[in-house]
Amino acid sequence: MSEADTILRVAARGDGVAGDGRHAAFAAPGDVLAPDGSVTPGPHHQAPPCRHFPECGGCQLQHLDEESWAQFLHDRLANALEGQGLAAPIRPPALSPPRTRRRATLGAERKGGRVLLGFNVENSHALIDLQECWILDPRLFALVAPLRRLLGRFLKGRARVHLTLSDQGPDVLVEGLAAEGLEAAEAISAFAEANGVARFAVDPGHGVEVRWEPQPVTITLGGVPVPLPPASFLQATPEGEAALVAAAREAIGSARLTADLFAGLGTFALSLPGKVYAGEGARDAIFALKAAGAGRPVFPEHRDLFRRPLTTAELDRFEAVVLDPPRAGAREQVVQLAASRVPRIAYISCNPGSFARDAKVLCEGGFRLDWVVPVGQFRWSTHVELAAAFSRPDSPPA
Ligand SMILES: C[S@@+](CC[C@H](N)C(=O)[O-])C[C@H]1O[C@@H](n2cnc3c(N)ncnc32)[C@H](O)[C@@H]1O
Repeated sequence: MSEADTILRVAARGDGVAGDGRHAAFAAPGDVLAPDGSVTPGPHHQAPPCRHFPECGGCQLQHLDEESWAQFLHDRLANALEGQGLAAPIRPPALSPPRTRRRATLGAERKGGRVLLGFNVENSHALIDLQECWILDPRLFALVAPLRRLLGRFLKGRARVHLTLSDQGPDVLVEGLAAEGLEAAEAISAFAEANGVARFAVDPGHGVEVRWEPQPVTITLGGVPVPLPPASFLQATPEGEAALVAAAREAIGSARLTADLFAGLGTFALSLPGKVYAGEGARDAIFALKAAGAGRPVFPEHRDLFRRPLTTAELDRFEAVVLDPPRAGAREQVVQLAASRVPRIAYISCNPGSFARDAKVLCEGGFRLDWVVPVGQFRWSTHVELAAAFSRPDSPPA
């Protein structure tokens, strides 16, 4: 055994890379790769717990132990920064435990006499018929078998099933299901009642129709119950949300007036001290935040931040900015921020590549990247999230 045939790291797509550059699927750091391509497991190779691994597209890295998964998150972030010529202290990753995912989208399909319900097969449109799951919160997984039976009665073709854990229990939205008539209405009510479902909605293709919602459905953010529009964005796990909020709070320090950009339902806006402006492009999210934030120092605005980013003059009023854009990043907004006098920025990202590109623009504008923390909310997947702190070197300490 030599370094050349030992797996040293895990590449972005999840395969192990040996010292001599050869790639091997499902190999962990420390495994040994023989000339014929066979892999002898090393000390960081764990037995994947789930029967659906590796076919199921929900997880790519169940063969990694905790330490090598954390190293994977660290390396992805370090490589993205390095690619832009940046460096910063990278803190130990915040890892969400198994079975804590509180939102997921599954596929459903009628095949022969039965309905399949689960994640896509990796790199395929085919579906896993989910019999167990190590990432979903058990309260969501408990719906899978009864939902499969319900869909077996009414589904024609394919559907997408959005599951979210709300304050009142599971929230279900089925896109691509018509379920018209009295029989369907009764079946949905019976299913929802028997399984403690908080809301059941369908979208037959022309808009969301709520079929069951005995009490208004909410999600508590920063201690405030917020009306939850069907299939809204939420941080994927409560642990991930807590890690991101703690990082954002630390990064903005004692700011008394903060802008929360790409605010969603208010994950950050409702958890920050002082007054908070919240800018967000989704109309239903901003209405929900307006309703929830009434009487609080939160000022929501419906605004497309790609087309109409906050200008430098607008930004200069704030003592800090929290930024949490979609995967594409926030190029237009970051250009304005780089030219502003804002002293502190907390940047939350679900894409190390677009983050590093935006970070470079901020650093060229005079910001210092103080630290970064990877956040593993999508356990055992190749998806990497993070929070980062920027400050102007001449700004007072946080
Ligand atoms: C990663 S989510 C973050 C949401 C929120 N910060 C949270 O933690 O729950 C990104 C948010 O950006 C919003 N968004 C996407 N494109 C936008 C745009 N052009 N202008 C404003 N908001 C946008 C989405 O609706 C979504 O709420």
